[in-house]
Amino acid sequence: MLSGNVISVISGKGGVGKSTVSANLAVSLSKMGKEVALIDFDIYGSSIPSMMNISHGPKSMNNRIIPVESHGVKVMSMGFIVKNNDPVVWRGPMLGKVINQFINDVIWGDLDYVIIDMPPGTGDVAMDVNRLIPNSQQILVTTPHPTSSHVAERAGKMAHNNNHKFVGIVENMSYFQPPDHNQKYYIFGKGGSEQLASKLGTELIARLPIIAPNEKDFEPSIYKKGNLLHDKYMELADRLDSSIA
Ligand SMILES: Nc1ncnc2c1ncn2[C@@H]1O[C@H](COP(=O)(O)OP(=O)(O)OP(=O)(O)O)[C@@H](O)[C@H]1O
Repeated sequence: MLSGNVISVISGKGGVGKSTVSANLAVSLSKMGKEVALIDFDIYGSSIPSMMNISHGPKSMNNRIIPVESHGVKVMSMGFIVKNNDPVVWRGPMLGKVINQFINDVIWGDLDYVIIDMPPGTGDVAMDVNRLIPNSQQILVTTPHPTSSHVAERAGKMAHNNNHKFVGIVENMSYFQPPDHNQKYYIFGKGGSEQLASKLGTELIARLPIIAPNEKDFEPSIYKKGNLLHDKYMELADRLDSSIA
């Protein structure tokens, strides 16, 4: 059974950084000494195993599953089930079975936080996951681009309709600031996320810059100490922990 605060990370569109936010938030909470699980239900583009540098699936013991541990975080992913990147047509009952298995048949131990990487958008799968995991609090990830925040509004409204509580909005790829420069460039525009937050009755809780990946890094999606995004994710984790605790 899952214990702890369940935080679902949702987005209107794919590609806005939902999985990156989920993974880094989970790692930052773990660095704060919290017991954290990261569950990847993004069946369309499961990227958590590669982001977390996991190359093998989970082991089992007495018919129960032992989650894979990476960066101090216990991980379960749809990517462990879907082999060779094969496309899968997910139907409600099948999805329900997997969600049920991830929640009830995994040896999670005592947890402080469960971060869920949701499928993007408001399609059937997102709706099913929302329904099957009630009582989760939601973080909505968007970019400042008007198309992204417009579509994000729909996903946000769906969460509201399902009675999920909002933790807030994370604006990703907010701006680019060249190293050693003070000037910030708002490549995708500015202000859309504040408007979205007020429309949804929530707050903008983080504004994350665009940072080019370090090509020499083995795990380019998990930001290490010394990277501005590392500090931004630690601030986000701290803010989340104080608002929820
Ligand atoms: N702040 C950022 N700066 C630079 N690159 C970023 C940033 N955030 C995310 N990215 C990159 O953008 C790409 C998309 O990110 P990610 O996979 O997290 O998006 P997603 O919303 O989960 O997409 P999908 O739902 O399609 O899986 C990745 O290559 C990721 O490394």
